Amino acid sequence: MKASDTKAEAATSAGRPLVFSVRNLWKVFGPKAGKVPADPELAALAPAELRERTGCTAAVRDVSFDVRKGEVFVVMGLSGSGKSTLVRCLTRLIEPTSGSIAIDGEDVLSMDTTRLRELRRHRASMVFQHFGLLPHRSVLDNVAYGLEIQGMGRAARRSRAAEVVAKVGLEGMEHRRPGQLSGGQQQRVGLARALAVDPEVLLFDEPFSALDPLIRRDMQEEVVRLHREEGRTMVFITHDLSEALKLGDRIALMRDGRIVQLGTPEEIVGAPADDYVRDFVRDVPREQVMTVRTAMRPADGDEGEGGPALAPGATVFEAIEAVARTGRTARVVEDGRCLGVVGHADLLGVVAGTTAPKGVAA
Ligand SMILES: Nc1ncnc2c1ncn2[C@@H]1O[C@H](COP(=O)(O)OP(=O)(O)OP(=O)(O)O)[C@@H](O)[C@H]1O
Repeated sequence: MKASDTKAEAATSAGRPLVFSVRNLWKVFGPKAGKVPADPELAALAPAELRERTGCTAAVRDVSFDVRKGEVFVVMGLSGSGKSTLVRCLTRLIEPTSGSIAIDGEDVLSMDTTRLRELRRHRASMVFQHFGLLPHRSVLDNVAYGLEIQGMGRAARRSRAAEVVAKVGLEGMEHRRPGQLSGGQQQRVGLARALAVDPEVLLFDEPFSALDPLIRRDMQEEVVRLHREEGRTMVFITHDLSEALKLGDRIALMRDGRIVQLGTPEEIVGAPADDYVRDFVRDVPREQVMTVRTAMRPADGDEGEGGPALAPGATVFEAIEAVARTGRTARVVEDGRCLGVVGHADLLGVVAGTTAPKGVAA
């Protein structure tokens, strides 16, 4: 199965159970922070005005969203938009000012210390940008560390760690120290350590931003592969649009603490919610993100018969290639059924921006 198929499938899976459910979440830093969300006048102030009047910064402002089981949920935005604060609030590494957070229906804000520790150790593991590896321990022992904290016996945790080390492509390096590894390899150890505890959800805080572009691409592919193989729920912070588009089933685009748009990559690129988002996605090659599900139209008579067949999640780029190669209108086929067709004009409409994702005006 291709990554685009997985994405299309996840994008239409609104009925999946929820892992995180966040409502009206605020995190305000500064004096008398609690007053800001409670006072409609203060809550409505622009960031600079709020700082001037109260000395407070609203890092997260009235944010609501759900993370569904099995999806890659990306939190994207420029530096200072509130991404890290938001994701740290999910497991209360940062204490929210107001609002509600539930994991599998359980209220996170009323968890006691023991339950919170369990949440962070077993259910929602974080992969940090700076790896957080223990320099004097081997790769294997670094990966086993989370299991050690959980109280798993030495033999069992080393065997589990070896399994995960192999899964992230570090076989043969088990006995090296972190200092003997490249940046990309160290990040793999960080990833393996988070995976070893078999968490329900993996939280990534800009894990690849310190890596050079080629290694970064490698790691992105690793995440796509792991997600495809395991279907694990992931929340992924990035300030990099192409990373967000590549990895995300859905993307929450943040600005000044608010989510300005939440949607699939195709919705964000094809139907930006406002001028800010439009400007953000202006240079994205639409044909790489938009799918034939958006481009297709009903077949006219026997149109498309004998033409190439594409899955609904295939990109417009793949369709252009197929149509150009065969010189025929392509069929969009799912479970043996023809959903529609795409020809030159339909594909050009998407590239030119005159065709928006279904259900949204262009
Ligand atoms: N402990 C703190 N005290 C006061 N203000 C803070 C604190 N932590 C974060 N902020 C402010 O909250 C806002 C959001 O910060 P946050 O780190 O969440 O943004 P970010 O989108 O993750 O940025 P980056 O991509 O640079 O990490 C910023 O204005 C930041 O200065």
